Amino acid sequence: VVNGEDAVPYSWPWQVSLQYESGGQFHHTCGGTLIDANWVMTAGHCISPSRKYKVVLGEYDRSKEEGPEQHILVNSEDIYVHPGWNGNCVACGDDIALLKLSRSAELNDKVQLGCIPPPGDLLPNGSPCYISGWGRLYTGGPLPSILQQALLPSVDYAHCSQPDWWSYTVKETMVCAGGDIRSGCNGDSGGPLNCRAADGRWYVHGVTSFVSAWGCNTLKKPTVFTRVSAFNNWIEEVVQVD
Ligand SMILES: CC(C)C[C@H](NC(=O)C(F)(F)F)C(=O)N[N@@+](C)(CC(=O)Nc1ccc(C(C)C)cc1)Cc1ccccc1
Repeated sequence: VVNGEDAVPYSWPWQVSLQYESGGQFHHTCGGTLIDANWVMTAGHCISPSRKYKVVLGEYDRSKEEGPEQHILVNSEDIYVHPGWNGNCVACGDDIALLKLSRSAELNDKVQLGCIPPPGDLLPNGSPCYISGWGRLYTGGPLPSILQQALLPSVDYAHCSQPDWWSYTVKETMVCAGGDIRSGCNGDSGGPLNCRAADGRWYVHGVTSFVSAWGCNTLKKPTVFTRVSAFNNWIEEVVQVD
């Protein structure tokens, strides 16, 4: 997250750290959202077939074990990347995946479920949303230890698809947010875009997908998220049938 701030500890209790094993150690690669005691939602581009993954729930400072962390392995046969995802066509969308946990998460005040918006739900332009994650603090910069957040006002499709914004790259199955000096960055991928509804609840409207290759916080190139409310049926199908 570029130009964000330290999140209040455990204030995004559905935020997970998705980590893969390399050289006998696990490394943070993406964010994710706990949507069910057994399921984490992340981005399709976070998944590489040959890797071994675990999710860390109740994480805050990645540099130390503080107590509330739950480390849960994910079996490769329990990873469901959206069938439409194509790593050679990020602009095509469908950048979403579901991971079934090898054991149920233990829900408590620091580990909670994120709410999925109703099908087709669209954010009015300028809705106040927060991105959260352990992604780079600036383009090419370091990964923070402490969970970061930034207020990113949503940008509706009409604005986001303007020629000098994302033009044809952005699709209606995506959500844009930001576009000024604040943005997501590598390592925030797969994490949530948290937006507050009139009922006072936070809904996860987006899965962090991409930012400009010219720089994470490039003006008029807001962070682009997979629009969760375009995938309710697929999510239900995978979470039920498994
Ligand atoms: C792996 C890709 C598919 C998505 C990756 N996502 C992220 O970093 C995210 F923002 F989600 F945390 C990304 O944007 N990667 N970049 C490499 C940028 C990138 O790949 N962006 C991009 C933009 C558009 C498109 C398509 C839609 C034309 C593809 C990739 C990050 C970056 C940003 C600034 C400077 C250097 C690197």
